[in-house]
Amino acid sequence: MRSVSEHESAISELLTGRPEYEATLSAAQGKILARDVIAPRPLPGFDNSAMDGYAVVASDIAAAGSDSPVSLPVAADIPAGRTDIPALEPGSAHRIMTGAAVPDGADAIVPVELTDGATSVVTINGAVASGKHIRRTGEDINTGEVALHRGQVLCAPQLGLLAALGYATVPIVPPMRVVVLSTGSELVAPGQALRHGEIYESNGIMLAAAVREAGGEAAQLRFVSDDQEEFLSTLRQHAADADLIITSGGVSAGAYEVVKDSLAGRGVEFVKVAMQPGMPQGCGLFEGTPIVTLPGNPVSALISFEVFLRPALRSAMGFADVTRLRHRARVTENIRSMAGKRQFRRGIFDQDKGTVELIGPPASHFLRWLALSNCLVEIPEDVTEIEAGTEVPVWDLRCT
Ligand SMILES: Nc1nc2c(c(=O)[nH]1)N[C@H]1C(S)=C(S)[C@@H](COP(=O)(O)OP(=O)(O)OC[C@H]3O[C@@H](n4cnc5c(N)ncnc54)[C@H](O)[C@@H]3O)O[C@H]1N2
Ligand code: MOO
Repeated sequence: MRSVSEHESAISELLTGRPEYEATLSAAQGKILARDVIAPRPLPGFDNSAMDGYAVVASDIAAAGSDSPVSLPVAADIPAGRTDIPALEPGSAHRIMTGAAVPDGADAIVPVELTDGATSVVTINGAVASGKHIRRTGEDINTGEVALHRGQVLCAPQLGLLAALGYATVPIVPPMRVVVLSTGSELVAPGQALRHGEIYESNGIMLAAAVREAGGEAAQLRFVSDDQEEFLSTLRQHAADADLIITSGGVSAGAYEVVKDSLAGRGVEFVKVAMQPGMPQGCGLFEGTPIVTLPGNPVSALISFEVFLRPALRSAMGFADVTRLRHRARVTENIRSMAGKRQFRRGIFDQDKGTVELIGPPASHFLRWLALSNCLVEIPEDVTEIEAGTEVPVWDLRCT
């Protein structure tokens, strides 16, 4: 029997990321930054006004108050965007708008609310300290500082920062192209009529969704029956354009194990992993393309994805955060677990209380409880009993 960590390594060794390329900012949304981005200029790029008002020499209006207004001639008007900024002479003011460059000679901005708003001679009813309402060059980020680190997912704030720094394009790691193929002669597409003995195919959509939630691109193929020729010809059609193939079903010990029977001894290794759910597993190369063959039981398939594939995929795609958020939480009941296997139970994690409540039985066909859970509870191989109130590791499955 192979350990969970041995199988983790076998799968991560199979996956390699795609070459980075330069994408426009809008095409980069949701993608992963391939390299650190250095600020090529400071932000703000120049000292500028934080308020609509008047640029002044603070000492000129030090005595201003509501009972002792100070009047100054307004020598210039500086809207945001003006590039020919006249210097300020002491004893005068420039009307200035938010975002406009502060003129040489000025050391403070008086907000318009402290004045009468006049355009030729302004009356100022309050003093402001030197430096007040001026946004300084580089106080957000200075030239040469790391603006964003590689592995960062580019969402709205990051794209905004890149644009503010003047970047029109950015190096990104393309998502892995993953093909998902379910197998089983009992499978019927949802929406079609079922006969006794048949079931709706549910692993395909579930695994494709999990790939997308992990940041990859997924193509969900039409499932195939337990016919080896059909299975192999479907793989051959799609392998060349995929960075990874994920199959489900047909890997255990029965007579019609289409995946195992077709691929064993041909570059794919089938093993039992010391884990529950998710014991029968396979991985290797199909005509040069990495392939991971998950067990068919729906809970086993998704938990195997969580344990082996999600971290490996995210690592190959360059994500900085590869694993699920992990917490420690107190279990609300006594728990038993089988010796020698790492068990993953479904649970409801309550962050405020710091507790986790197990839901549903351990077996791998209880899909409903997986759908109702928000976390996995990880029970190590050597633990067989856990008392209520003991802290356990919890994997946060909530979509982020
Ligand atoms: N004699 C043994 N039997 C089994 C063993 C074993 O060691 N010895 N292992 C069990 C374990 S553990 C698991 S997990 C399953 C894995 O079996 P397979 O990967 O071969 O999967 P199938 O037999 O094809 O299917 C298992 C189960 O899941 C349903 N299924 C399959 N694909 C889908 C799908 N796409 N959508 C929805 N449901 C699916 C299928 O109908 C079966 O009920 O083997 C145990 N048996
Ligand atoms: O190990 Mo199987 O994956 O429990 O059901």
